[in-house]
Amino acid sequence: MVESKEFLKSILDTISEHIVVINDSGDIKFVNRSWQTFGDENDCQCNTQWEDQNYLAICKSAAAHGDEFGAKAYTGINQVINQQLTEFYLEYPCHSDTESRWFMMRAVPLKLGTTGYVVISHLNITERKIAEQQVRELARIDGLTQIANRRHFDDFYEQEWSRCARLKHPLSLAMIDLDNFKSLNDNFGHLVGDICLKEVAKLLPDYTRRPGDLCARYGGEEFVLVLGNTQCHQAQKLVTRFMTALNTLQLPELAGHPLTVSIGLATIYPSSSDDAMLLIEMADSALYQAKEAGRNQLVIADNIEPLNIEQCP
Ligand SMILES: Nc1nc2c(ncn2[C@@H]2O[C@H](COP(=O)(O)OP(=O)(O)OP(=O)(O)O)[C@@H](O)[C@H]2O)c(=O)[nH]1
Repeated sequence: MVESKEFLKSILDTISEHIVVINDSGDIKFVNRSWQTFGDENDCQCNTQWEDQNYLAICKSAAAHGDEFGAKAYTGINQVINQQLTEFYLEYPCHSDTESRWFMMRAVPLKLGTTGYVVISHLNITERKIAEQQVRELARIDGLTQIANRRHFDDFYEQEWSRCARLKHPLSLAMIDLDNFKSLNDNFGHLVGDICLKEVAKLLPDYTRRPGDLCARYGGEEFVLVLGNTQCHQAQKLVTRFMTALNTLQLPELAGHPLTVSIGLATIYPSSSDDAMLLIEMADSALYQAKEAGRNQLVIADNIEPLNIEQCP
């Protein structure tokens, strides 16, 4: 029997999942070598005497310190103990100072005679999580220009609108449309058209550097700048600098033909009761005016004059 116990323990020690077995009160009754090693490598304070620890108390203490995963683990494991769940899964981050890591916890009941236990295993799922993150990132980037796509813009803009409404900050938005792009495509070919789009997109991130800023491809030959907590005159400066940079852009493919844009700029103090489309419509109609006035210019929407911050309620 002793031999077979040793044999089974040796097998559990070869498994890369971290395994801990607790009784119905949460007292730790067994940990495998992976668990022990992970504790040692991560400076876990209780690593030398795991068998003296209470796993549920550890989860509860983590929860009390604001760790939502500690709280979920505590609830889930208790549900397994109380037979409300036949198994419990939890994916959670466990980052070290140097690397991002994620684990999946699985808790299943184990009955030996009259004594109830729970076997809890932790599987490292970092590779899958990183792959998922990369897929998510790709879904937010425009394939041609490598800046944010429309979907990313929609999400970002909605969040920035709410953030500025909450903090009573001004929000500026610039709609940028390449001029006469159809004839550029017709004269120089679509590949040259694509190069122009990429060159414009390369310039834009220089004007959207703050966390509340974003440049995105809005669609076709249209780009958008979101400038959170930015007054109209500040946004005007940024947009004007962008137009100057574009004027000096030399594109050999265009054989001396200048690449110009028309821009509509609008600023608003968002309110949670307003429709976030309002600012987009304002910038859009200013852009329309810029086109009507002969292109290659900036028009600022003047239908809502931004308030001075002190005047805001
Ligand atoms: N090369 C290329 N062309 C595109 C892309 N997306 C949209 N276009 C073209 O951009 C052109 C936009 O044409 P219009 O909407 O008439 O605008 P415009 O010719 O720039 O005229 P104005 O905006 O009034 O100055 C169309 O010919 C589209 O086919 C793209 O990804 N690559």
